[in-house]
Amino acid sequence: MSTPQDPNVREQPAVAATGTSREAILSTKGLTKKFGGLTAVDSVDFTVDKGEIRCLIGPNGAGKSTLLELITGQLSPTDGDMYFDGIDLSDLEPHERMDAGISVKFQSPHIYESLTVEQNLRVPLNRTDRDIDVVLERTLDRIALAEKADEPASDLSHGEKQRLEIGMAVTLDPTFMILDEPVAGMSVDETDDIAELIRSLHDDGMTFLVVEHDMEFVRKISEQVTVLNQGSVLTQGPIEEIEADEEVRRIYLGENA
Ligand SMILES: Nc1ncnc2c1ncn2[C@@H]1O[C@H](COP(=O)(O)OP(=O)(O)OP(=O)(O)O)[C@@H](O)[C@H]1O
Repeated sequence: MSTPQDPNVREQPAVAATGTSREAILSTKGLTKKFGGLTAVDSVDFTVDKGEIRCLIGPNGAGKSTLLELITGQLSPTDGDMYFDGIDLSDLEPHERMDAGISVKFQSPHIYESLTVEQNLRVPLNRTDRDIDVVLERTLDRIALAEKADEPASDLSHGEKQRLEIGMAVTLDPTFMILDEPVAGMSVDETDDIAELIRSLHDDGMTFLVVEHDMEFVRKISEQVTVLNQGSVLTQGPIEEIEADEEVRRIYLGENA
């Protein structure tokens, strides 16, 4: 639970993740990022428990992407601490955070358009000693692209490209996956496919932190939601409570529900 520094930040309720585990996999303490005079992330205390799917919502400019980039190591904090599975993240470079089990899929697809689906999946596996054929078969099955394994990625739909990129991350068996707006620009069917993929990876034990504006999608995947506003955690709790919260509705949901 946080101790809010800002008088506008309300006390956060305790977070019951899936109801089966309350062991933190990720926690931040006083995490702060300033860009010159702008404080994008403002003394954030934030915890994600093992085995949960946590959604992070908030208006444009709330600091969501900055928070993700601090966790993955793309950005360095101005102040504060971050721990992942008992490890102090400030000691780790971005690639070492990946090796520790953190994987990230940013908003726009980072796939190799000229390579086939299977060749894309081989890219992250090149630097591992995994049984590549076994991992490939399992991943193609998981992302429902086995029939398109030999097609160039450029021929895939937007939703399939996003699934492929999640698949590339999944080949490395991350324990913690960060997704930044994974269903932006998708049709309802494509969105449902991503929700199903996330739920099935979650059933296999993966923990998720998902930034998303699409509240219909948030309802499908998440029990616990954290609301970020002006760089601070405004509140967090079960999706039903968040959607009923008048202040959250005023600053955010009124425009996006
Ligand atoms: N590299 C940067 N340099 C300067 N300011 C930045 C930088 N990155 C982000 N900001 C600012 O920090 C604040 C938080 O931005 P951030 O992108 O984290 O918000 P967000 O919640 O992800 O917004 P959105 O939903 O629009 O993606 C914004 O005011 C933004 O302009």
